[in-house]
Amino acid sequence: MSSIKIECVLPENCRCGESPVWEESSNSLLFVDIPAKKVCRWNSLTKQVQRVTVDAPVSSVALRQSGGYVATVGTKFCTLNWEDQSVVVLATVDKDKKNNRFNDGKVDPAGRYFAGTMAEETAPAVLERHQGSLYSLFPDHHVKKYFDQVDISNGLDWSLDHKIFYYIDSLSYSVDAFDYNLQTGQISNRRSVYKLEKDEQIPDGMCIDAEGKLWVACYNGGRVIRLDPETGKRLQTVKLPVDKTTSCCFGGKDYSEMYVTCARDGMDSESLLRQPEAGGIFKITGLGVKGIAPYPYAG
Ligand SMILES: O=C(O)[C@H](O)[C@@H](O)[C@H](O)[C@H](O)CO
Ligand SMILES: [Zn+2]
Repeated sequence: MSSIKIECVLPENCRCGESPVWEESSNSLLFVDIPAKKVCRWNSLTKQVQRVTVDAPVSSVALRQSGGYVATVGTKFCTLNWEDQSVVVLATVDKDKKNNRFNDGKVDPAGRYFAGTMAEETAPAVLERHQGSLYSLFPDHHVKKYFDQVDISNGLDWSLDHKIFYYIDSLSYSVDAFDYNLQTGQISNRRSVYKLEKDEQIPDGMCIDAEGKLWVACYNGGRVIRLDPETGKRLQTVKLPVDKTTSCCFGGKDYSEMYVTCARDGMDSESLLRQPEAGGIFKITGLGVKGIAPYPYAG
């Protein structure tokens, strides 16, 4: 019987922490603070954090096979060189939608960088609807658009056999699945695999574990939930001491730890007093299940 432990390992006070990614080579957790326009790298051994500020909201970060990182900044897919803090634009989307920005993104098992867009929020989850689209950046830097009419493009991951793509449009309150063709990057046959219950609130970031089960961070729900996408059942709920949990990933030794990001924006002063760790980085140990390594962008 494993005993679950939850601790805030970094009191970063993120306005909206997102996109946690484990970098094995540096024993570090990468993440972003979207409205603060920051990409952060926390070294789990030294406990030191480095930050790079960019010129627009940065909504996701991912590893790059050839070194450095890629990130979604505003409506641009970019490379990020950590040493000199330089950002190079690879592609721009939603050129006709000036109020849009990218939101969550992740690299597929073939090295394509998937990310979706949304209209900028006036308050958390308050925005012009149906403005977003889902895209991927291929290793040759061309962009494929999958569909539009997205409200808040959010969590994404792939099944362990790479035949299913899981996706969350937050305001649908659903975790969806598509058939996935890894060779071509095509998706088809959209269906819902889980509908959130009322107290689970808004589905946000997501990751898969080494048993093929999905972990979803529930924004305003203060929890991560483990789902079986085959049966559509919730298997486990892990509550955190903060309400605005935004995303999760596995990391640490053998990917046996889970890291969770969260937000402070949208909290009133009373809730901030009750939840002083809001915006911090949380580590969950003792889950008894491991994750898998993130895929690096191949371009
Ligand atoms: O991090 C994100 O995915 C969005 O950018 C955030 O603003 C919130 O999480 C969202 O409002 C909740 O649905
Ligand atoms: Zn999100």
